Amino acid sequence: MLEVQNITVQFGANKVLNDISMTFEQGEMIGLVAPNGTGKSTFMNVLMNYVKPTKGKVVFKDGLSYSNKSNEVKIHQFVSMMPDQSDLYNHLSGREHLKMFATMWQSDLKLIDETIEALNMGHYVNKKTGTYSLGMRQRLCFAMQIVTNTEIMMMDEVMNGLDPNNVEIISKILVKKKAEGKIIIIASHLLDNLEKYADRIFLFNKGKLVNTNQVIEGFSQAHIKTIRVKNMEDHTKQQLHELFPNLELQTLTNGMSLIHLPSSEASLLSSFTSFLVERNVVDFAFGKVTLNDLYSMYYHEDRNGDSQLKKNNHINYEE
Ligand SMILES: Nc1ncnc2c1ncn2[C@@H]1O[C@H](COP(=O)(O)OP(=O)(O)OP(=O)(O)O)[C@@H](O)[C@H]1O
Repeated sequence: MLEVQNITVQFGANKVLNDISMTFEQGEMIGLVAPNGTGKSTFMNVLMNYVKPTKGKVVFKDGLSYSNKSNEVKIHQFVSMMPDQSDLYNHLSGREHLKMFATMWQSDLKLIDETIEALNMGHYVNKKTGTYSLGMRQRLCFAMQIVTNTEIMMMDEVMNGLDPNNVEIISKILVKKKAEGKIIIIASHLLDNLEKYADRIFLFNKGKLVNTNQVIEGFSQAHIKTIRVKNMEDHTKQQLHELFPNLELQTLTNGMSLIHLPSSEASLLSSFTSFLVERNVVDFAFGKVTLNDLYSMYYHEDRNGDSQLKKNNHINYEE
């Protein structure tokens, strides 16, 4: 169990985290999603005590908190943060890094070979890390955290620089760790992947963490019907609105239009499909709102390229 109690972090006038309270349970994978510079790393740094909160505290099992150095030592025996590529020693091999981490956390040394095999690192793990590619270094950093075998694992952009096969391999390992009862907290911009594997996903909004289910009621449930149409012309949207005034239409920054179809309007489906096809709009699909859609709905870029929170971003599916 991990409980965040009223955490506020302020850097000068910048309130990055604003009175956040939440609990994470064993066997949960938590996704943190937000544009750059919104507080994901700060949040994890507070959980590690690398950043001291302006207010609030983090409570771990047995009521342990970072109230003194000796508690911090105890907590860091079961909480770890994935190392950064810049933490690697170029003159040491991958295996030496893994031995170092497994020894520091006094975990089972058998985990080293198991992890090397699971991540297909056998052909390079005995070479010095100075010779590794970006993806090889990233896999090693992930492997280093896995061999710590800690109960709580935090990862900032774990999938950075990995090809799709390695993203899947790492995801499967995370699922296994989750099944072992670990709490896994991941900050990531790989939204499809997060959506597939995370149990709960939070978006950062003005220093708060907002559950995706609060943004769209029932987001994580598959029954919501949405029609996703690519590049619909404005005049088609206008006609659509006139013919089907009860359908809610949203256009996202990525050019995708989402048409939300409440169950009460399900009978409209075939006439609506004909409407699109008659206008030569054939690039559409039925499905649910994806995390990518939700991200585009929730944040938009301002003129300086900074992501801002959108106004009126709450969709209510209540029928
Ligand atoms: N030590 C610090 N002193 C002052 N401001 C800081 C400090 N650390 C972070 N910040 C500010 O806090 C905000 C959040 O930064 P943080 O690194 O947590 O963002 P992030 O969401 O992890 O971003 P990214 O996706 O780019 O990694 C930024 O505005 C950043 O400038």
